[in-house]
Amino acid sequence: MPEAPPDDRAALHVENVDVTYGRALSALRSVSLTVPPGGVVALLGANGAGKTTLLRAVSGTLRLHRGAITAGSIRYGSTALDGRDPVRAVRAGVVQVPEGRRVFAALTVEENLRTGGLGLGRRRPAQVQEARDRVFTLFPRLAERPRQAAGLLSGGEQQMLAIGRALMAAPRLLLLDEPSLGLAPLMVDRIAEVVREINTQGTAVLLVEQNAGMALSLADHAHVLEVGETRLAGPAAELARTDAVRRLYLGESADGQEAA
Ligand SMILES: Nc1ncnc2c1ncn2[C@@H]1O[C@H](COP(=O)(O)OP(=O)(O)OP(=O)(O)O)[C@@H](O)[C@H]1O
Repeated sequence: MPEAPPDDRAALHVENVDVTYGRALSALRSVSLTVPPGGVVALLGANGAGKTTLLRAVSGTLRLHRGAITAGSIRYGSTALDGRDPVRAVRAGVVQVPEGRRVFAALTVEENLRTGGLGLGRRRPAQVQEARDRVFTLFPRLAERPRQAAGLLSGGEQQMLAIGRALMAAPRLLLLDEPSLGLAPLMVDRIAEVVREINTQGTAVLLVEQNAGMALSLADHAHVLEVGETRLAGPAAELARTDAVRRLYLGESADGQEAA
């Protein structure tokens, strides 16, 4: 039976999910969240809170890291996601951009992009061309250097390429892990603009970010994880006004000033 095409109105539902690494290390406990179709949801939290783990559970890459979902469920539209099958997630329209801009350094920009649709099976050349045109329109800096080795790109350009490669799979839901990490402020602004543009074009986004200011400015809803559990959740604009988020994640002191 041919597979159903990805559903444009699908929502991601993570319900009471527990994740364990190896035999004992509990990384998430009873975490729930929803990303509505076309929505942007931010996931904040300190190092080790479990943000990347949640993205891995959704994208099906958890097993590659010796992790497993031990309770709860994840659904994207009508597709059940079990943390163990990245191809199933990609075919349903869910694609992750991993932390650390993992591009293939020895391959060119164009070759890296070509790896982006793998897992989707055979696609019409016109579909691939359309996806590539979209990436090059979004990232003119990549369009200017299609034959440059990815390892010679700047950090910001590599992040663009990592996002571009994910877009080659025409995702309905993009999972972004720390896209601003290690980038200069101007580049962070550019990445934020791009995320907004991708979302405006209809792709939902689940965004993990240490840069809480950026994440909250982009997101409709946000969740704060603390040591594997949800500490706060709600509309992004409301969370940005809470004392805890202002102090711990936006770098403000108790009197509302920016901390030195
Ligand atoms: N492959 C793994 N094997 C064992 N433990 C792991 C593995 N990956 C992550 N962990 C542990 O799971 C917990 C959650 O890690 P995770 O990377 O999800 O956090 P994070 O919020 O994304 O942190 P960061 O902001 O530092 O990336 C941590 O205690 C981490 O040490």
